[in-house]
Amino acid sequence: MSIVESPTTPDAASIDPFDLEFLRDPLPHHAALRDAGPVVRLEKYGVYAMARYDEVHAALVDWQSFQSAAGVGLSNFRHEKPWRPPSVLLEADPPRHDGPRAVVAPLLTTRRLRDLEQQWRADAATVVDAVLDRGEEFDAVTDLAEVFPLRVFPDAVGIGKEGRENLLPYGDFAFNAFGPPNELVTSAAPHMPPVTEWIGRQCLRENLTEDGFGAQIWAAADRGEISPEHAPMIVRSLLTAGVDTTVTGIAAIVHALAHTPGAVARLRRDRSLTRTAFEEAVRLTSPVQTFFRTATRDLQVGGVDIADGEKILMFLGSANRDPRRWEDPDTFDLDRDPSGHVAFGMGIHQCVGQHIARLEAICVLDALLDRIVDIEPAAPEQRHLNNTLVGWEHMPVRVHRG
Ligand code: HEM
Ligand SMILES: O=C(O)c1ccc(-n2ccnc2)cc1
Repeated sequence: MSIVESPTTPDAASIDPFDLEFLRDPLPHHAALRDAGPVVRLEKYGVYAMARYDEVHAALVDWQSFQSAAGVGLSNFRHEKPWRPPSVLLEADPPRHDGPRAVVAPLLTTRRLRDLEQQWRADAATVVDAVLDRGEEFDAVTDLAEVFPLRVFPDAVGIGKEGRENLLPYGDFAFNAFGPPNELVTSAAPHMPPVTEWIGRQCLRENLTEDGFGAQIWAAADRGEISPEHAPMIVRSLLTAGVDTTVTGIAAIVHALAHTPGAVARLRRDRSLTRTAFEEAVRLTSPVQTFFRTATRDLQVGGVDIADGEKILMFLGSANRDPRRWEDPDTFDLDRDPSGHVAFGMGIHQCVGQHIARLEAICVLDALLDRIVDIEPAAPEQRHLNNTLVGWEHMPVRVHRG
């Protein structure tokens, strides 16, 4: 008698996490990977998958055994040439990682961002007013989530006004490039040279305003805290990560409110919950779904042998919905304590931009809560497909102004 695989529980070893069908609806595949064991070898790419919270968390905090310097994408820098010079933050381990991290982290703390908060709250009010002036139905992605980050972040970095339409496509390509050269990469690659060239130019000292994050990174080079050739690379990191991720962060909180009856009313009654609401939203919809690590020695995880040099794919989004760690994991719950989620990673590489992402989302959220009493889906949403990020192309919503 042949064993009939039900379509929703494919054999985990044959799962392709970069197949478009997987990317369109990853949840059943995450469950299959979690249930198959603490570590699963994915045959198609010859890499190891970790989809449970405990193993992902353990790998994130053990940079000595699970390195980033061989690349945090599928490509293994031990054998392959990176498509661009490796990031001195994301794709570096200590000690090479230490200087850049010590320069960037202090620039992006909640205290340093207080100078920006008043302006960002005013910008959020302007953007939300403009959207609501056009009526009670709008697209939460194209009218809001994509508009606000592009309005505030490039100015905060200090880049020029021209060509900012390159930022989303560049970030989208960079996040696709962490995966295999599938059609998401090959369809965009021919258009990238002028975009990559524009990004490179924005990182040069002469093209940065004197009051932005970019200038502060160059000033650190002047002080000898980082080498001059690393300054533009660090600015490039901020430009790469700074927009596409926060677009999903904002869309994720709007999505959670639209699909959770009573959430808007609860937050209007208790604004102290807005930070929890953002953390719970990115736990539920982790904008960055996966990153790789490379084993630095022969390891054994959950009884599975992983040889030195092997690639390990950490499923952050899956870990954040692991029922072994989270009660009722698929529910947006404002009474949950979401701390410990791995949407921003954990350990020495934990996201330095998380306070920016959080502040952007809370500014937009508060502007909405000041103006609406409820929100609901207005039409089916459309997913945005990317090898690393989740997000939406469109999210039609209807609001009630009270
Ligand atoms: C919702 C938005 C965001 C999410 C979900 C996110 C997620 C992450 C994750 C998971 C990591 C860890 C990577 C690893 O362990 O390999 C990370 C690192 C990083 N993030 Fe973000 N990020 C977001 C926004 C941002 C923004 C806005 C910036 C820049 C302003 C940024 C800059 C960075 C940098 C430079 C690193 C590398 C840190 C290091 O290696 O020491 N991120 N982010
Ligand atoms: O240096 C780079 O290329 C680079 C650095 C950081 C990210 N990132 C991802 C999530 N938050 C930040 C992406 C790319």
